[in-house]
Amino acid sequence: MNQSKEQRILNFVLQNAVRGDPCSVVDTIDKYCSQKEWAMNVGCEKGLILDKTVEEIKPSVVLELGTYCGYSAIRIARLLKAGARLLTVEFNPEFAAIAKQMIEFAGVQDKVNILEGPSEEIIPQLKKKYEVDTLDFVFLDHWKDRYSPDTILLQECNLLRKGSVLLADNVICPGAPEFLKYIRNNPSFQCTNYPAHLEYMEVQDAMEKAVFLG
Ligand SMILES: Cn1cnc(CNC(=O)c2cc(-c3ccc(F)cc3)cc(O)c2O)c1
Ligand SMILES: [Mg+2]
Repeated sequence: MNQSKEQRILNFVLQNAVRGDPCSVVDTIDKYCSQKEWAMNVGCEKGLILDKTVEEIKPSVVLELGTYCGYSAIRIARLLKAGARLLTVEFNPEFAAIAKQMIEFAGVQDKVNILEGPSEEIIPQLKKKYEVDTLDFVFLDHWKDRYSPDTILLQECNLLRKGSVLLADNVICPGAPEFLKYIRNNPSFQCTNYPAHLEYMEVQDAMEKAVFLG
């Protein structure tokens, strides 16, 4: 049975990156995906926007929607302070299995909890099952048509507090028009757009930051 692209990316990391060094894992994934096979990691240009957002907030509790191979989970986890934690949700079991190995190889597994399943099922469980009070930072990178319903669900579940920050990938490509319409017309959010490029491509993309005003 021939390997998946995600398995090939993991194998390249296991053979070329430095175990326990999250930056080398991130750089090695970027090397593979820019030179050999494109994949939907947030990438280095948008990854820097993600890094700056995390460094600014210094979050204690982070939710990521859309783990994929674990690239952005490793980017986020490497910047978290002692005791801070990242909960990352992945619907696809194959992706979750790859991400688990990638995160362990990078040595950030103590800060990361991969939650397998649909976001609409997991979000309502965060308070009771995963002992979350409120979320300091949410990175949206899953199905683009889930961005706005899940943002509404986060509010309904009382998971956002005054100052919680959402950062959404791909608001231009593939695009999240419904999310942009919802969030930019909602007086409870202060929005900022960060133009960038689609990972590994010279195609326009952007990230949208939205601060919850309570
Ligand atoms: C299968 N699956 C599991 N999770 C997801 C959610 N992520 C995306 O869909 C996603 C897609 C693209 C993209 C794909 C094709 C193309 F031509 C241009 C862009 C880029 C991204 O950064 C993404 O996050 C999809
Ligand atoms: Mg993305």
